[in-house]
Amino acid sequence: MTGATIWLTGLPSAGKTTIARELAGRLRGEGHRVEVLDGDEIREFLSAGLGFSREDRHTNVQRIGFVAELLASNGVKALVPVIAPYADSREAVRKRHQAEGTAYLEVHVATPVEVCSERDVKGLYAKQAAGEISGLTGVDDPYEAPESPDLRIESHTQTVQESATALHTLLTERGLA
Ligand SMILES: Nc1ncnc2c1ncn2[C@@H]1O[C@H](COP(=O)(O)OS(=O)(=O)O)[C@@H](OP(=O)(O)O)[C@H]1O
Ligand SMILES: Nc1ncnc2c1ncn2[C@@H]1O[C@H](COP(=O)(O)OP(=O)(O)O)[C@@H](O)[C@H]1O
Repeated sequence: MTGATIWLTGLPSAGKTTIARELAGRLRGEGHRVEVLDGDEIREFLSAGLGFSREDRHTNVQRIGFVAELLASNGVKALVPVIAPYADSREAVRKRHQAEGTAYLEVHVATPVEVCSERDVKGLYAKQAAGEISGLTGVDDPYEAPESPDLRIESHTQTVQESATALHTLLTERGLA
């Protein structure tokens, strides 16, 4: 089976993990080999010790991109729900895939910050507002939105199932599902 990296970029609480897990379930049901490289898990193991400076986020994204490419080049659908706020970091990951001839799709989970901060799955927006943390992506830290992603998902206007279906349709169109 053809592997691919599907990178879901977007703000905290945008819906990246939820959509990735929904899609993973569907793909597994169809017989695909799938790995979800969850940002929080990666930061516990592969990127232990890294913080949220520009440099550390870049390093984190390059490490994840490296592992995703290895998986994808071995027939796995690597789903990556990781913020990846900087365009040049994402571009480097895309170029690495291109160089290796491995499929790479960029998906922007484009949920507005107002909706994300309302969802606030991990309480980070509240902590930032209370002055307990700073450097929160999309609030007081940069998020460079992709200019031409392979797909833009407006998660605030649709259900999780609809979002996952849109992504699954893209994979089918590209001959990947
Ligand atoms: N300051 C700050 N900014 C953004 N995110 C923060 C921050 N502090 C902790 N977190 C939590 O860490 C998760 C982001 O890690 P990532 O590895 O996805 O981010 S990055 O690409 O390296 O920027 C992210 O997970 P998601 O909410 O799933 O996106 C946050 O829960
Ligand atoms: N269409 C949608 N797609 C994804 N998540 C959605 C959608 N609509 C509502 N949600 C909710 O938004 C929240 C997103 O959280 P999560 O997936 O952890 O975000 P992220 O991984 O981007 O930080 C979940 O509680 C999810 O149920």
